[in-house]
Amino acid sequence: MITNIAIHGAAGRMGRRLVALGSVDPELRIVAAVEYPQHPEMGKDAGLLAGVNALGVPLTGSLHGDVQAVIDFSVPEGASNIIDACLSRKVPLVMATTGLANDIKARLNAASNEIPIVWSPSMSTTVNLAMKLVATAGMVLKNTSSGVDVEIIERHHRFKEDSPSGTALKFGEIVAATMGQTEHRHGRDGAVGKRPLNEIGYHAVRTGDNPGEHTIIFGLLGETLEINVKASNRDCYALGALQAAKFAAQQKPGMYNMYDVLGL
Ligand SMILES: NC(=O)C1=CN([C@@H]2O[C@H](COP(=O)(O)OP(=O)(O)OC[C@H]3O[C@@H](n4cnc5c(N)ncnc54)[C@H](OP(=O)(O)O)[C@@H]3O)[C@@H](O)[C@H]2O)C=CC1
Ligand SMILES: O=C(O)C1=N[C@H](C(=O)O)C[C@H](O)C1
Repeated sequence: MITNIAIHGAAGRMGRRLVALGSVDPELRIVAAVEYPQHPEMGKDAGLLAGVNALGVPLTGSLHGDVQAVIDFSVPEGASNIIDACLSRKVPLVMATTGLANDIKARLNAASNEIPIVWSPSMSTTVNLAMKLVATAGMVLKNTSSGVDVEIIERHHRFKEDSPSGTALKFGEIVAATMGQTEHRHGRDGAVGKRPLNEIGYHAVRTGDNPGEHTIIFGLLGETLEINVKASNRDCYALGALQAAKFAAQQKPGMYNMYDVLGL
């Protein structure tokens, strides 16, 4: 069975990998490559932009064609626009863009009453497995008598515009839900005093072309557990998103995540 997909943010770092990898997936047909109308590459062949053969799919400024799922890797403003476009056309959406404000998150949740949405800050299989491992670690360690200090370090390329990563925030949500911390502390500076036990610390490293790395540290007295997951390129996210698009195209309206797609 072939799923017709549209890629929103198609000329971006992720968009180009989605086009390249989607174009060689026999179960997918890229029918639209979408960017904001003023994009400097508007009209160019999406395959050539992605560094593969011409696909005969020009970069366009709006969603069009017989689309069965849309994948969004853009920016928060773009995510907001594509939610409306998918709602009006009743097309399933894979939402990968991070840094969304609460109002957009609320609209995404509301839209899932009308269309299937797969929403995840990371489409990577190993990152979602690491999320499960972190939840297990939290369950086992939450009653440790000496207390457990949890800190999350994320590392990304210099071009990333939001901080901390959506994935780091999700890891923090999982830890807090599992272990009960109430304070989320982003960095430390000055005479901050002794570390309270009810904090989760976040630290964002921005260097070079790092495609994404997360380390979740569980610090006890006398021992430490670290769960680390790192990408060596962006294909793990693109392949996960393409799998999510095939999944979304087959679902009833509702909110889904990568656990649902991967069967975790
Ligand atoms: N869930 C996941 O697995 C992953 C999520 N991400 C997230 O995906 C997003 C994109 O990442 P990345 O590809 O590296 O970023 P890029 O900046 O390379 O790509 C974003 C694309 O969106 C375009 N854009 C800018 N403004 C708009 C707009 N208003 N409407 C539509 N498109 C617009 C950009 O154009 P221009 O360059 O001209 O600004 C660019 O082509 C980020 O939020 C990132 O955190 C990234 C990797 C994995
Ligand atoms: O901007 C990126 O590159 C990435 N962003 C996502 C996030 O913010 O969690 C996912 C991945 O880490 C790469």
